[in-house]
Amino acid sequence: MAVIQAEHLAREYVMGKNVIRAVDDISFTIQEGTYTMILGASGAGKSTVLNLLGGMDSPTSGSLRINGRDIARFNKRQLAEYRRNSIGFVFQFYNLMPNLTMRENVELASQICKDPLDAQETLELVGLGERSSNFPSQCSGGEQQRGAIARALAKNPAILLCDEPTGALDYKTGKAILALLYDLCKKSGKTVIVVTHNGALAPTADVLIRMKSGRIESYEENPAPVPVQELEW
Ligand SMILES: Nc1ncnc2c1ncn2[C@@H]1O[C@H](COP(=O)(O)OP(=O)(O)OP(=O)(O)O)[C@@H](O)[C@H]1O
Repeated sequence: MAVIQAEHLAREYVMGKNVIRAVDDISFTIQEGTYTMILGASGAGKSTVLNLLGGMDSPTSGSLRINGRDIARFNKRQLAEYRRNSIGFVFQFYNLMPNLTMRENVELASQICKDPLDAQETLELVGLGERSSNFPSQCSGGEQQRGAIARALAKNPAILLCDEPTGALDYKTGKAILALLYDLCKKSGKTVIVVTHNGALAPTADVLIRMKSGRIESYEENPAPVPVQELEW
């Protein structure tokens, strides 16, 4: 089943007399449970696409159907509800609350949505069960990112959006985080979308969308993705 259907999606920004087409008339479909990678150089429009998918921004034109509902037509209240219940977000810099423990950070997210998962169980799922009483400052970068993934997952969202999730991590830890995301995608059946500028990761995705200057340069489906742990770059 198609969970995401974008048709002629565009997002323009007006900067004085200039119009920047950050996303320039793109169409694509993503099936439920796929691990999709959006690849492109800086300024290609990756974050703008992610922000549109996450309901944090609205397109200038086009449609964006998520499970059949066109979120491009949503008003502010509908978008807020969509962000709350349907989307989990993982950022480059974790964005955990420093004065809350890992478990409290996860609970904070799960408390605001309709159908959350148990916080402790979710922490265990990402390999952080032993760290649930620690504050973020007492955890490594990789552990903090696991905490952020648990926080996103505990909302039990349909789609997990990850913006450069390994950007602040060392090579080995970054690989482990990507392996975890792939594993969660396959085990939970969640649709996972990872944005990156690292072309070496291309063989690891079920679906690879290459972006350039706001457009889709290529869309490739890979029936046999390579486990990230087997790749070297
Ligand atoms: N709020 C905004 N106002 C004006 N221009 C913007 C805005 N957001 C993005 N842009 C422009 O749109 C284009 C695409 O930006 P975007 O952040 O989506 O690219 P990106 O591929 O995610 O880049 P990066 O890898 O550097 O994050 C860029 O030219 C950027 O300057």
